[in-house]
Amino acid sequence: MAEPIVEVRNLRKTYGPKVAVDDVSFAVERGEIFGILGPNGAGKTTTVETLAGLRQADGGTVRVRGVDTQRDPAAVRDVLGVQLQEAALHDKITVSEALNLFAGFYADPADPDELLAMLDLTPHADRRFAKLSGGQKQRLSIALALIGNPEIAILDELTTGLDPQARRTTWELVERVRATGVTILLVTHFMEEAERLCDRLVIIDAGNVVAEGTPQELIDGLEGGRTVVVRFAPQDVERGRRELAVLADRDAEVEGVAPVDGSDTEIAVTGTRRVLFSLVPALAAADLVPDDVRTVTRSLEDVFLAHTGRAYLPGADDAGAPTDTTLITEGARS
Ligand SMILES: Nc1ncnc2c1ncn2[C@@H]1O[C@H](COP(=O)(O)OP(=O)(O)OP(=O)(O)O)[C@@H](O)[C@H]1O
Repeated sequence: MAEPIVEVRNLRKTYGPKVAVDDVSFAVERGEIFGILGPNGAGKTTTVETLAGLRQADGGTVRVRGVDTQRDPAAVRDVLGVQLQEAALHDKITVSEALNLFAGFYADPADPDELLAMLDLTPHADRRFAKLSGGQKQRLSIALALIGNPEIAILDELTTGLDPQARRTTWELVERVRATGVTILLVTHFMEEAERLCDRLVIIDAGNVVAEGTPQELIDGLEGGRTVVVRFAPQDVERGRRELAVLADRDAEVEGVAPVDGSDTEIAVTGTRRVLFSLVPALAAADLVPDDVRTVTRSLEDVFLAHTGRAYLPGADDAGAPTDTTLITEGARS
């Protein structure tokens, strides 16, 4: 396999008594979108700032294209494009002025007009920073991270504070950037974002890597445990609940039965991988024909739960409503 473009080994970083990064290792291959996913305070920003040579590590090594960034941060300055978490630009500067200003810092910058076009900013080129929407500011911050023609772009909490539509647009742009050959290191606390965008990722919690792989590998690697949601016609719900409770008592494959939050007609049945084999014959024997039966799709949230024993609570500013899955699994487990 080719040498990884980024390699972090046993990274440790403390701030006084606070251990921000305890022991983090991962390797990023050229051309991939690699995610660093974890709740607020997990140590994600500290990890990428250290790998960019912006902070001094207390232990471990960080290499970008084989260069130790702690020893020689200047050597990777033109290789890395770092997107600032909050763009620190003057209110009056226009989009195009900002890009041209930053272009001047590099020996071989990207073409500002091409970047504007790629990030759908051309119509806003003459707009002042203060007048941009949240999504436009984020797109400008991506453009600024790319202006030096970097091989690797670090995008930190790119879509925090954006509405769902702007978030989806930004995801498409990230894919567009990757298609140009840039390797992307994506820092995020949004599970859905990581699942949708990342080729591979690490999940970080309290300064440690708890899981690593492709989103699908991590989900497929979850042991046992399935949740099936059964929806009954209103007149059958009571009898359905009784029959399923009886089933849970007598059948080892069925572990729990609980109403689904926010629904009068759905019941979540949790159990082993074989729970469906028990459920369907029991419904048939009671002549209860459900309106719908669906298996709950497992997600990275379940991976986090499996590895940490805690539900994933990304942070107070998480704009996304809880997913269907969250509601059902919580209902079924309570
Ligand atoms: N300069 C600092 N001095 C002291 N503690 C810090 C400093 N920067 C970060 N920390 C602490 O280190 C821990 C890790 O912070 P870090 O910002 O790396 O996490 P994060 O996963 O990026 O979270 P967030 O998304 O909230 O930025 C947190 O507990 C944070 O409060």
